[in-house]
Amino acid sequence: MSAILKQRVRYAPYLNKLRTPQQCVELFKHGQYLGWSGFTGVGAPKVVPAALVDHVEKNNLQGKLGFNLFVGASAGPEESRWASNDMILRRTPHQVGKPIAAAINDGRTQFFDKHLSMFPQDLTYGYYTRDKKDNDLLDFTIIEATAITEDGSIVPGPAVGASPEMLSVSDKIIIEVNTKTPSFEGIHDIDLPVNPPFRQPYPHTSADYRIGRTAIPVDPSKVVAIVESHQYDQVPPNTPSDEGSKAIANHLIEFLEQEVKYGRLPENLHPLQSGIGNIANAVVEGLAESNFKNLTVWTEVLQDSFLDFFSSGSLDFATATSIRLTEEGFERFYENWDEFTKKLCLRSQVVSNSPEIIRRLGVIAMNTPVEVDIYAHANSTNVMGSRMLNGLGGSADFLRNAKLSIMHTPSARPSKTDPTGVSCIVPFASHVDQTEHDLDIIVTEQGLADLRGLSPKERAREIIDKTSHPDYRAQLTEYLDRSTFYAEKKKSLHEPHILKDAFKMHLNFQENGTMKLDSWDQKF
Ligand SMILES: CC(=O)SCCNC(=O)CCNC(=O)[C@H](O)C(C)(C)COP(=O)(O)OP(=O)(O)OC[C@H]1O[C@@H](n2cnc3c(N)ncnc32)[C@H](O)[C@@H]1OP(=O)(O)O
Repeated sequence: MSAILKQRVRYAPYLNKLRTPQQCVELFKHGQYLGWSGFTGVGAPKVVPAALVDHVEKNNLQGKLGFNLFVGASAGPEESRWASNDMILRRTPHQVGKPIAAAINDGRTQFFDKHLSMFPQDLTYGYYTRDKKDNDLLDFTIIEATAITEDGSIVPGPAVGASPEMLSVSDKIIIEVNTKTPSFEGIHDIDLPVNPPFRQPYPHTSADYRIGRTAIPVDPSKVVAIVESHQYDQVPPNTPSDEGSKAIANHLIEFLEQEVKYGRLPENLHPLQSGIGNIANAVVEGLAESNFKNLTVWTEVLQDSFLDFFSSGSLDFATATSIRLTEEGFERFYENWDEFTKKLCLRSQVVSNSPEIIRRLGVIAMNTPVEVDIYAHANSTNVMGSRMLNGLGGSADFLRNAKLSIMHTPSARPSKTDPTGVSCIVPFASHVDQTEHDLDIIVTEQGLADLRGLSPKERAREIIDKTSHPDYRAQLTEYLDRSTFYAEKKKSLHEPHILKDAFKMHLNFQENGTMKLDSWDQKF
């Protein structure tokens, strides 16, 4: 037992339950329901999942030792190894990484996509464990801690996620105490799950509001093992911003300046939510360099670009459920601990993504879709209506409830044979996650479409004219004109479509590798 472990675990009885990761393997059986801590690749357990997958690989147990796995959002590389070894029978509510996406799209893993604000409560309602024979909802929760308090409560690391809910419904708990990272004690603000009809309103009225609980209470009798872990989180490097994403950021900043000018936003805006990917990074970089001051952030995940945002002096406070930094980012974070942590709070995902709070604070939400259609329905998850990418995440929690709901996307993406073979503006979204009733602004490197108060037909012109790629503008305009002509005859002019043509751009992509049609009369 290392000296640092003894120092971090301030509840002595846990120390009698110390095991090696390998000694935990015998506790697990095929088909069990497991919760893992973590959110967006940080704060997940590492050494126990690694010992389990080593065991599967060594003994050729692929498909014979599999689990129903619940994590707040995505986990780290251990999840990828589990997916590659057929160890994930069922998974929700979000995932990131080629191996897990491949397992889902190959049909080896049953995945369902759920709003991140709703997943933890639905888990505690027993919705996902209806087929279990016993009364326990989860057989095990494996949680990463960076310290244990005197009463046995768990101080998480860089993510809170759904851990409070998982711990509350778990039969047994394994705690991985990570002694490689510093203790994160004091950074968190933990709300405990209370189900209706006893749930109370969330009192949060600002990004820096704290209820004051800094650790997650557990019933110590449920803790069956503690394990020491010496591993950092491993987050792949972020895609740097490029000319296109910088142009999107510039359009957005100009728009926000205009909203301030017209009195629809205060000078320091409202709390910002920012999604993942290189556009989100460019927007955060752009805001850090802009004239906006005293900004606040109410979001679900903070990435490396936020460190510059903090250092720029423009950001007064940021709150999220996870701080997903690269190794380099974490080093910078640890070196400047006091500077960053006084402006930061990590919360449960039911709070960071709470529709009630997002609406109360008037959050400005910004996320990247796969595609948006001309009437402003957006697909965040399934390429060509079918291939799952990462999942919905918290995009709809925010976009449905924000004061300003913004989707930013390149106007076109490359296909294998055509540098602009995929138009991100399409006649009909091949899968819908965000609806026309939720989105206010669509922005691409071409420009910004302000959809507030517009009818569907007006919206379609605005989206095509302002945001579509020049390679597709005439083609999309022709679709809209033909649909309008057709709908006029049918007296169905509210949201004109010609259903037999609506997916022709997608069909052409699947058959010919580009969404550019020879003609709308083309047959498939
Ligand atoms: C935890 C959270 O919830 S954070 C909050 C917000 N969360 C979300 O919005 C969740 C859903 N959104 C996402 O996951 C991302 O924003 C994405 C994937 C939709 C876009 O992110 P980007 O960084 O722009 O994605 P990226 O350029 O890496 O593309 C990802 C893949 O999607 C493919 N893709 C994206 N758009 C399209 C499209 N319109 N048609 C075909 N393929 C597409 C890309 O080709 C790429 O495929 P590959 O993995 O086979 O190479």
